[in-house]
Amino acid sequence: MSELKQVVGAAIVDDLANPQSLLAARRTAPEAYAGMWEFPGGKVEPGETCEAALHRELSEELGVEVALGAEVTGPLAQGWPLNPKAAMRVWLVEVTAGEPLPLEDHDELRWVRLDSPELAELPWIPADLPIVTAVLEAAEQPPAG
Ligand SMILES: Nc1nc2c([nH]c(=O)n2[C@H]2C[C@H](O)[C@@H](COP(=O)(O)OP(=O)(O)OP(=O)(O)O)O2)c(=O)[nH]1
Repeated sequence: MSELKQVVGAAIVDDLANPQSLLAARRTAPEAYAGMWEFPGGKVEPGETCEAALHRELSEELGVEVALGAEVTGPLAQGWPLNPKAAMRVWLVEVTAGEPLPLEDHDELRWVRLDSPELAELPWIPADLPIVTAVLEAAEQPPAG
C-alpha cells in the first residue's frame, strides 16, 4: 500500500469569526488544470508539517501571512481525495498580513460571497467540488471556543 502524496489547501475567508466570502484562485498550470479554480496551497515537502506547508505556500503564492482556523476534515486521514495519487487537507484561513496577489501559479484571485450562486458556478477542479460544499457547511458553524 503506497501513501498518497500529501497536498494542503486554504479556504481563505474574510473573517474566521463570521465568514462571508471565500478567496478562489484560478490555476495557470499544468494544462489539464489551467483555467480551473482551486484552494491555494500545494504539496507538503519532506520533513514539513501540513500547517507549516500551508503557511509557506500562501506566502509564496499569494504573499500573505495567515492564521489557521478549523480544519475542514475530509473522509480520509489525509483529507480529501484529489486523484489516485494525492489527497488534500484543508483549513479555514484568515489573512493576518498583506493583500493576496496572484504571484505564482494563479492568474486571478476572486473573493466570492458564500451565499452567491457564483461560488458553485465557478469551474472548480472537479475534485474540489465536495470540498466547496464542506467549506460552506463549516462556515455556517460558529467557531469553537
Ligand atoms: N493547491 C491545490 N492543488 C489541488 C487542488 N485540487 C487538486 O486536485 N489539486 C491538485 C493539483 C496538483 O496535482 C496537486 C497540488 O500540486 P501543486 O502544483 O499545487 O503543488 P506545488 O505548489 O507544491 O507545486 P510543485 O511543487 O509541483 O511545483 O493537487 C486545490 O484545490 N489546490
